[in-house]
Amino acid sequence: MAADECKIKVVCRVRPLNDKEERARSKSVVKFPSDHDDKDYVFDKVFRPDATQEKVYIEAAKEIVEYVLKGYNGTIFAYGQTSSGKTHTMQGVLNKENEQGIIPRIVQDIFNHISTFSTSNLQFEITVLSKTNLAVRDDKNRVPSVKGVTECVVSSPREVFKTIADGKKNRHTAVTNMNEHSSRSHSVFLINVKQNNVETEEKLKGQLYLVDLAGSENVAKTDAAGQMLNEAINNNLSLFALGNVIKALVRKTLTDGPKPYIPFRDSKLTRILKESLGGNARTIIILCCSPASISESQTKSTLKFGQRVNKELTAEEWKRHYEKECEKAARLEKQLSLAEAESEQWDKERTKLHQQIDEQVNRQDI
Ligand SMILES: Nc1ncnc2c1ncn2[C@@H]1O[C@H](COP(=O)(O)OP(=O)(O)OP(=O)(O)O)[C@@H](O)[C@H]1O
Repeated sequence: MAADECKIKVVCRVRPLNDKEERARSKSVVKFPSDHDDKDYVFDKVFRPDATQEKVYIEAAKEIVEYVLKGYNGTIFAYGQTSSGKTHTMQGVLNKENEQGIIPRIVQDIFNHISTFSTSNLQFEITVLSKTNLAVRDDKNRVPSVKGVTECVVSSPREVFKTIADGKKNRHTAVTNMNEHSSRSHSVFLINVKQNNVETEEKLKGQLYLVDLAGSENVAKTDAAGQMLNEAINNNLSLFALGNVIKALVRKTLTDGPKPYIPFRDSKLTRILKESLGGNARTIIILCCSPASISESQTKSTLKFGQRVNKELTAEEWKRHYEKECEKAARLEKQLSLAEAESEQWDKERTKLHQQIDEQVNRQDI
């Protein structure tokens, strides 16, 4: 599937109905997108409402930890309308083990790794940054950075959780008709893992962005006005820019010919995430959905966002990609048979040499 090839994975999590929705339950709830159901939506994984936080972490996100510890970059996004479970998925309840979301579990895994592998020769440094209202500026080297926060060095999961709590203090909350607790801005958590092997002088740096995106709801549906409306529009624009960047990345990895332009500069969000989206970076998109019938159009729009990433390639492009892979396989096979022929030749030479040595030794014996 496209997502695997270009290191972008798209999973979908459907949250349970809440009490209010349960009471107002109308004729039907939104049909779940199912695993490997190519008639509707196809994703790498679909989590039903009974999926535990642990299951979602293990099956959707855990693999990225290993990647970051090898010195690569990664990003995990939670995308969906307000109240669809983005914060629950990314953060959950920090101080309740069962209810912890992806961020605390990743942090715990990283610190577990450090306590197992850290030695006097292998040193680790973990820095984190947590921010809810994104403001980006370029530093003097034109590297974009998040304004108003500094990365801090942390030495335990507890210290990380404190940083998250501090980052939340300036969270900008607006009231809309959709959800009175809706957080109207993107929330970014960055964790940097630096490793220094004093003996071999090998240095590794992996950077992981964990992004709880602002609600993707339709501006028209929120009845927001004034500053809130501007924010909703800005959020929608940055989500649109994010979708375009991801689509361009998928095309870039899989298509021949001129590489498409990646519009990283189109939004603050994509400028910040540039290093963690392109190149060798791994990306996981978690589509958060509500099963309530009242949310049907928003849920469909969320699924379509994910589907755009997966279905980016046309049939013709898939065919070209398939042919390219076949050519690659044929090339590798040819290289392999050449190597085998060469190795056979060397075997013959060696046997000949051994025979000559034996003959010489025999002659000397005589
Ligand atoms: N999988 C789930 N299991 C149980 N409760 C959930 C689940 N997903 C979400 N909830 C609950 O639903 C409510 C809304 O979820 P959450 O705050 O995570 O939504 P959100 O998408 O982050 O919303 P917003 O964009 O407004 O911040 C919360 O009370 C949360 O605990």
